[in-house]
Amino acid sequence: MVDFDVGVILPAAGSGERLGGSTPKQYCKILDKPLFLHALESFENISYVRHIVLVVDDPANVEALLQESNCPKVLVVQGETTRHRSIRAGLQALSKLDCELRVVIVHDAVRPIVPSDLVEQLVKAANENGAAGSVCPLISTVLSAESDGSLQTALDRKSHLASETPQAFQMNVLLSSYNKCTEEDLDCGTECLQLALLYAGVHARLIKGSPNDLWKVTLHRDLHMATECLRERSNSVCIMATEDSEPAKLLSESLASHVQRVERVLTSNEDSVSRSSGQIFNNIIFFHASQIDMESPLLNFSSLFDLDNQGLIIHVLEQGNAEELQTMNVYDLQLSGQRMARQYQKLKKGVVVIHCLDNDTDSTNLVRLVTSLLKAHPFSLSGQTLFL
Ligand SMILES: C[C@](O)(CO)[C@H](O)COP(=O)(O)O
Repeated sequence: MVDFDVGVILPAAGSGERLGGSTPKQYCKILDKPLFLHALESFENISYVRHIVLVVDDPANVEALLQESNCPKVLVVQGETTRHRSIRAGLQALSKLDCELRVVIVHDAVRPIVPSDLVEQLVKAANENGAAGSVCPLISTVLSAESDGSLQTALDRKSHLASETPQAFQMNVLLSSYNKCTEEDLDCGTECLQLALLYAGVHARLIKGSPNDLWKVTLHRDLHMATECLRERSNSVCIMATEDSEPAKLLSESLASHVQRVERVLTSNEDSVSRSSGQIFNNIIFFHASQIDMESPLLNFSSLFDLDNQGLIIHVLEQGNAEELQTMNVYDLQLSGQRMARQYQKLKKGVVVIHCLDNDTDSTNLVRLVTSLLKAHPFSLSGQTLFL
């Protein structure tokens, strides 16, 4: 437990040169939010975090972007020309606030995943030791080069680590490090832990994090990874099916490692949700043993919908009655799927209907299809009727 107040500095004033394009990476939209907002909201949700300083290039623009989000702890501050100068500006703003912050966290706003258990370990370690940083094993060996570009030497990969954020510092350690450091440090340095070592004599404790969580958006390809990872993490899935539905069982097992939460609600009657746990979900998958009335508004299930988050309603017709389907017009089927999609758009839900055309449909294909649908933008395939 952390029983003292903690401040957070989120540097977000960079120009994002390595990513390219005209929009600095912190403003790129990921799942309908500017990238910086994902990390910011995670810190907003940590109870012992009292204030968050977001250091940006254009405070008026960011204030406008923040208007519709619920971020009561945030203070937006003008950034400067380099990383260290911006962090120092954030620290000065934090130190002027009317409260005693024992520990300050520094976290890059372009690292959208903030593991709360690691943050707590870092805060405790910094409180005891003065500073703590998160680290990951090196993925590639690091070389140093001669001035002519030829190899000088290769570092031993086992004895070096990649520095990541979040990092945590006692407030007075970070303040005195920035007060004492040189103009050269402020212009060329990249590592706060090094300032704490050089100017406060603190050997930061290094805490290993997971490379799956600790990465920052630097290159264009990272934007795709951020979208995929954040969507997987935010997805919760309710699977409604009868007990004997093997594909539903298989799907729920395989989704467990891909989404934040999956629950199978057993139904004896498709109109009933009496066995639901009371949790809400942004995605709902209905397994139907026979034809469904696609015009029905599904209101019986509205208590399951998480209306704050976008998601999908997927109808799977498990043993689609092929003969019955053959007599139906595919065009009409498609139209009723589209009508249902329009109906649910206001609830932030896309709708996809999957017909498994015969009893031998390979369940693994269904699992693959549903897994890809859940990773896509919920409205990108909404209204589609698919046949497996
Ligand atoms: C971990 C870090 O290298 C500083 O310690 C940091 O992530 C650097 O980020 P930047 O992209 O170079 O600002």
